[in-house]
Amino acid sequence: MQGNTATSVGAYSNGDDALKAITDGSGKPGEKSETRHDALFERVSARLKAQVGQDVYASWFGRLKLHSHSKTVVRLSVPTTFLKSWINNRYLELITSLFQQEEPEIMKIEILVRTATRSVRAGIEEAVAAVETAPASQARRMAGPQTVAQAAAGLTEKAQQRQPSHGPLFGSPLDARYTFDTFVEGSSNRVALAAAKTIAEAGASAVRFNPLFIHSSVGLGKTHLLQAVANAALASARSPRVVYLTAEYFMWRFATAIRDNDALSLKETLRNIDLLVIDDMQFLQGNSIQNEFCHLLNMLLDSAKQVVVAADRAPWELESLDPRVRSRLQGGVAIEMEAPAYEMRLEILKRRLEVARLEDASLEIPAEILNHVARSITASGRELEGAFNQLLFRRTFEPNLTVERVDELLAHLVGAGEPRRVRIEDIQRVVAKHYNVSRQELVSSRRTRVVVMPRQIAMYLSKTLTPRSFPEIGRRFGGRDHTTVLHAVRKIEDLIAGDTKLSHEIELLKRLINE
Ligand SMILES: Nc1ncnc2c1ncn2[C@@H]1O[C@H](COP(=O)(O)OP(=O)(O)OP(=O)(O)O)[C@@H](O)[C@H]1O
Repeated sequence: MQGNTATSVGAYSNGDDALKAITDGSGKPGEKSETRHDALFERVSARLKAQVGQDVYASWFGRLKLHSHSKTVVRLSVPTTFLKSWINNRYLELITSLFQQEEPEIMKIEILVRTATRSVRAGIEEAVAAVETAPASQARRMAGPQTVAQAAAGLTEKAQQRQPSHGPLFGSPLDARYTFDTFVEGSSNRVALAAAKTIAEAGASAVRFNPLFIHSSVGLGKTHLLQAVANAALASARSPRVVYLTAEYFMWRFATAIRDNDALSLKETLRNIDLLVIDDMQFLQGNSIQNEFCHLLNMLLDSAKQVVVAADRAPWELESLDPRVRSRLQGGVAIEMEAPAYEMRLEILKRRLEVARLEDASLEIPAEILNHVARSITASGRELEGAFNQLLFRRTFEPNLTVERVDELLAHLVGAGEPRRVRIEDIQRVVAKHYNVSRQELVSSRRTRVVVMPRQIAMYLSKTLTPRSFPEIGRRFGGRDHTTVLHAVRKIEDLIAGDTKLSHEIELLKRLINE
């Protein structure tokens, strides 16, 4: 953290701030208070470094400067909006308490963004720092599970291709690698990809489906696709105003705005956007926040602005959501993405290899190994990336990896997306045998008592023992509607609660299925 005397006002956009910086503290301009404030800043910096550790400190606070200091308010500055929100989000409390330990009159710490032009290099350094120090889930959001060098390479390449003059208005950071070009198409995501491209190219006025709701189980590319929509829309000639947010960021942003009496200006900003992209919708919580979200959604949809949402389940399954929000989300089109087939998995691995070769042209992974990984890692894009990174890493020490060795190395990833590795077919087979009906009858349209109950039990077990969604289960049971599955699951849950015999029978079936 470098000290910045209050006299270097040229970097600040706000003249009042600069003036205050000179005349702060005792109310008199002069070297004395500057030196005292610099010394205070240095002491707090040292304590912060001791608390968070050298690495985290260098990543997040290396470019933090003292901006100004009044009796009760200390203003610090950073070069980018992203750094500001990151520090505000995660470290503001800590920094405030460190300042207060030094000077108890201090009430508030504010983080400002310096107006200096942001270099591409700064963006890369920041992304790299973020990947190195962020917790796994956050780092994934920003750079995916690629190596840090790859993340930087991706950004450099992108920056060379185009240096957008504008980004999203505000919100969670966009990963420049998440584009339509890097998104591998397959039968499991074709419809979702086509819808996403149409929106990015045409905008809301030309599109009939609004909101677009993409859902899938974890790691199947929702974030990648949503960010590709935002990145492509931003690069388009229409120059729409785009906001990409995770639901968690939305909650945090609104909560801070309400706390700072700034909700009106936040709403004003959101009112003027053309495209709202919201990820991880399942995490939206809290009555007042949902209320705000509902207003925003209504306002955007009613004025024909496009909204794109992703979640780990369909809109009708988002039971924690306010019914008004749920109903508005159901008013558009919901598209599910499924697990990638073998060809698609292989293509994802090949693309990863191409990117890695940009860094190291001598890199070779034999086709036999890639095919084998694509065959064994069936769960999701995320596990595939994890597997690929393992291969890259191991290659350095073990240049001649065999298929057997790869199996050992990746054992923890095989079947990782489906922890119980139970298939719906297995459930149908076991339930059919137990109740002495055929599997065909279970998936048929027959509605006789003898088959209805076993079918409902099989649906219930499919929901509880596999990560499959209601519509997916419905499709596996003779193309039934998701509401039929929902009804079956609720009915069996109710019955189990009051019927010990049935509850034991279901436990027995679970054991048989897991055998
Ligand atoms: N079709 C695809 N083409 C290329 N990469 C993909 C594809 N699907 C997934 N991936 C990669 O797999 C990783 C996980 O994808 P992503 O984070 O988008 O999944 P997600 O569905 O948002 O997961 P979660 O539900 O956990 O948020 C990403 O690095 C992404 O680039």
